[in-house]
Amino acid sequence: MNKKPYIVVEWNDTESSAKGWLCAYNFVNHYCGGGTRMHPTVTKEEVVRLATTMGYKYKACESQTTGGCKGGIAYDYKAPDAKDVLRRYLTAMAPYINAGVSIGGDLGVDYGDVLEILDDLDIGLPQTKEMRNDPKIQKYIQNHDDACDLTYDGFKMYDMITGYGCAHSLDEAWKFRNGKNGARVVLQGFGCVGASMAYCLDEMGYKIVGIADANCLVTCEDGLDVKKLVETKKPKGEMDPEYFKDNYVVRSNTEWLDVDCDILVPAALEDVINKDNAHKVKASLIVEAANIPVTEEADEILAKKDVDICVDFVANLGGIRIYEALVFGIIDKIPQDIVDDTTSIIRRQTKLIFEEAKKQGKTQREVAREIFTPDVFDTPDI
Ligand SMILES: NC(=O)c1ccc[n+]([C@@H]2O[C@H](COP(=O)([O-])OP(=O)(O)OC[C@H]3O[C@@H](n4cnc5c(N)ncnc54)[C@H](O)[C@@H]3O)[C@@H](O)[C@H]2O)c1
Repeated sequence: MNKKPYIVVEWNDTESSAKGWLCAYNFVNHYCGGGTRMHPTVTKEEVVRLATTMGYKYKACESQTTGGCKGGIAYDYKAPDAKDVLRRYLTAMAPYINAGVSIGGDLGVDYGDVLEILDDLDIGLPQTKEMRNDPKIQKYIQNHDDACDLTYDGFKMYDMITGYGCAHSLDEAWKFRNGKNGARVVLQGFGCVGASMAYCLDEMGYKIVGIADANCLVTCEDGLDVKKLVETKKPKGEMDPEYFKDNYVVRSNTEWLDVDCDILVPAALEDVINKDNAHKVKASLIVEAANIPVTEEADEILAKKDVDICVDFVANLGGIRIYEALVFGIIDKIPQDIVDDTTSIIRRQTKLIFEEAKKQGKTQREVAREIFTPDVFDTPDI
C-alpha cells in the first residue's frame, strides 16, 4: 500500500511573492480534510509532514469518512494583502477542493475567512459527489455552518475546541503521572489554540506562569491573569502589553524554554523543540498543541530525559473532530455536547497511549504511531 502522499500541488502567486502548496496525504471515502496555514517560513516539506500528521489525526478521531490533507502559503500572515493572497490560493486550489479536499484554517489563517472565500467562489463547504447528493449530509452541513456562530465560554466554538481538547489531553496525562495540583504551565502561542487552552487550564486549576507570542514572552511566578490576557487579546493572537501587571516580567519570546515549569505547551510553530534546545526543557510533560513542534532528534533527547509527550495528532484533534461530528451527523449543534464529545475522545486516546507506552516500555509517540497508522488510501470520486 502506498504510504506516500497521494498528491502534492505547488502554486506561485501572480501578484505577490507568495508561494503555496496543497498536499492530500490520503483520501478516505474520497474525502480528506485539514487546515491551511500562512507563515513566511512555510515550505513544501512542512506541508507534506503536516498533511501526513492529519492522516494520523483522522485515524485517532476514529473517522470512517475522511483522510488527511494540508494547505500552506509562504507569506506574512500580517501583511495587508494576506486575505487577497489567501483568496488567490483558494482559487488556484478550487479544482482539488471541489474534488473533496476540504481545507480550513490554521496558523495565520482564519477559518471564517476560508469559508467566506469558498462561498464567494461558489464552492461552499468542500464536498464529494456522494455528499452533495445526500440530503441528510446537506442538513448536517447546515448544522456545521450554524455551529460556526456558536460560542462557548465566550470563544467561538471553532476557536476554542482545539485548545480545550489539548487542555483535557494535558489533564489526562498529568493525572496518569499522578502530577501535583496547581502544576506550572508555560505556553508558546496565544492564538486560537494557545489562548483557549490557557483559559481552560486556568479554570482547571493549573498555574500559567509564562506565555510567548510573536512579540514577547511574559512570565509571572505567581501565575498570569489568563482571563484578563484573553479578554484583551489583539487580533492574530497577540497579547496587549498595556494590560500586563506590575509583577509580570517581559522577555524575548526566544527565552520561553528558560522558564521553570512542570508542563510545556508549544502552541504556535513547527520544529520549535529541536536538537539545539531540547536539553533546556525543564518540564516533565510536553503537550503538542501545535502541529509537529518537536523534531525527531529532539524526541530522542527528551526520551532520555524521561519527558512524556501528548502527541499532536491526538492532543489537538479537536478542530477536526467537531467538523467530522457535525458534517457527518454524529452529534447535534449543542455546544456542551460538542465539547463533551471532543474532550472525551481525546481523554480516551491519551489514556490509551500513556497506558500502552508504560506497558510496552516505548515512547508515547512510538505507541501512538503504531495504533493510529492510516490504513485507507482511497482516490477522489469525480
Ligand atoms: N486552529 C486550530 O483549530 C488548530 C487545530 C490543530 C492544530 N493547530 C495548530 O496549532 C498551532 C497554532 O494554531 P492557531 O490556530 O492557534 O494559530 P493562530 O494564528 O491563531 O495563533 C498563532 C500564535 O502563535 C504566535 N506566534 C507566532 N510566531 C511566534 C513565535 N516566533 N514565538 C511565539 N509565538 C509565536 C502568534 O503570536 C499567535 O499567538 C499551529 O501549529 C496549528 O497547526 C491549530
